[in-house]
Amino acid sequence: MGKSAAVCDQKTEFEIVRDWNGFQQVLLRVPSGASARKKNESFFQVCLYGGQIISWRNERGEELLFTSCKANLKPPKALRGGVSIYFPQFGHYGSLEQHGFTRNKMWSIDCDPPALHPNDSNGKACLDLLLKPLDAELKSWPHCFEFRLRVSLSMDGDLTVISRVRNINGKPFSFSFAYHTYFSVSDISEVRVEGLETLDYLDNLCQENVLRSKEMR
Ligand SMILES: O=P(O)(O)OC[C@H]1O[C@@H](O)[C@H](O)[C@@H](O)[C@@H]1O
Repeated sequence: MGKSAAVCDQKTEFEIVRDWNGFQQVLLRVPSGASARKKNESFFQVCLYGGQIISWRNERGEELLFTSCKANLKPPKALRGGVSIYFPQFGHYGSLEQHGFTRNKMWSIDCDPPALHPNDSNGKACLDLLLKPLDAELKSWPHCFEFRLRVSLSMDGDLTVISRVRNINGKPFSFSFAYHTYFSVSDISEVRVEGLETLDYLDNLCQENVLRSKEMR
């Protein structure tokens, strides 16, 4: 089914498909490179359940995200794979279930999102999603918010994710959020994470789970 979304600087065509559970997924394709030949295209696929990005392919057809073939979406459990959106809590650092609740909610397509700075959008095809809590959900986390998620893809196949959280009633609240990304890698022994050397961190594998500083390493 071809639909068009309100997008950054042009109309972008996207398709809505359903997985075997009947959950809607949005597929957005972008012709790549200057020639924009049809056979060269990158795309991403987002499941409206959880607002989860479950596939991101470059113009060579390579999948950049990992989802195990053993992973099944069985709500209320979230699917392990792709990019999960965690909000309003990361991990167990709060009173809610691990990683908060947004990964277990149905998001909607936002056809009229508030504008972003042009630098964040120009030349990209975008999909805007929106999550608003239902009244019943406010019992577990009594804060009025709107969460907007923009997923965009450039002609070079670069994926950008932007989150915007709006406080609806002006009463202050605090939150944390995360993009929990499962990358597809061909050889895990070759993977390095750089640029974190000077930061303090929490080690989830450590029983005490205390803040560790670089002096402790
Ligand atoms: O297992 P969940 O709740 O889907 O969370 C995903 C992962 O979240 C990470 O933060 C934890 O370190 C992992 O142990 C966990 O598997």
